[in-house]
Amino acid sequence: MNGTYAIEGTALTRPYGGFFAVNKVDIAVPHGEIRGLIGPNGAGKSTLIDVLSGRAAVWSGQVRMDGRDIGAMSVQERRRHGMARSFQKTNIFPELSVREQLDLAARQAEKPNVEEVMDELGLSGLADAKARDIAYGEQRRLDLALALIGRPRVLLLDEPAAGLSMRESLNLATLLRDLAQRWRVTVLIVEHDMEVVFSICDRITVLQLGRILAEGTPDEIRRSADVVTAYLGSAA
Ligand SMILES: Nc1ncnc2c1ncn2[C@@H]1O[C@H](COP(=O)(O)OP(=O)(O)OP(=O)(O)O)[C@@H](O)[C@H]1O
Repeated sequence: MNGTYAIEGTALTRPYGGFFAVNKVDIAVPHGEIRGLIGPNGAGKSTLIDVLSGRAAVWSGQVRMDGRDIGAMSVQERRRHGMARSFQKTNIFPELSVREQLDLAARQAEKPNVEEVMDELGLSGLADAKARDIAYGEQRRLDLALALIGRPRVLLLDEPAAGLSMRESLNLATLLRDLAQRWRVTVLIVEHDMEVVFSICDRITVLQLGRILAEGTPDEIRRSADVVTAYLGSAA
């Protein structure tokens, strides 16, 4: 895999109506890296995740995993190929138990690691509880658990900490960092919580109006005048 990236997008472009939600974006995440994707509302972060995951068709550009062009693969094929994603809003069935939802996700997985995932995410004690009856923070962990079924090699996360308290967010971030290292998962994470982003990401890409504004280590991003003006303000 020398010289290849776990996930790579080249000149990705996706218009909606008369404007480009993602405009000639190049992004390349090396194996094992946790990459943050930040930027103002409407910058194109979710659209970029949609395009990489196959949920939205690309208008032009290429998507590669481990150097292989996966642009023609469906969402399901990408999943079987080792790519998983989570969504901004929780994506769970309220009437199913925690274990039932994970079993459902595991039906198509080559490695149906339901017990392992419940254990890793602290959900084992809630296995038989209906999703609607567990706390919101637990529902978000279930969202992450669903994405981790099958031990994906590339994980695309869209605001996994949205709606969590500061403590819950940091707990989730630590859990994610630890798991990503042990399982050697490459992670691209969209997140508005800068505490989370700066604490777990190796590098950060900043999007603005569908284009890349900056990319660098957390320290470089924190110091970038352009990024501070466009997005961070006093948040960093
Ligand atoms: N399905 C769609 N149809 C039409 N426009 C869309 C669609 N999805 C996204 N857009 C538009 O594309 C632009 C980028 O949206 P996107 O959700 O990717 O931004 P974002 O950076 O994820 O924003 P946020 O931080 O608010 O989630 C926005 O102007 C949005 O309204």
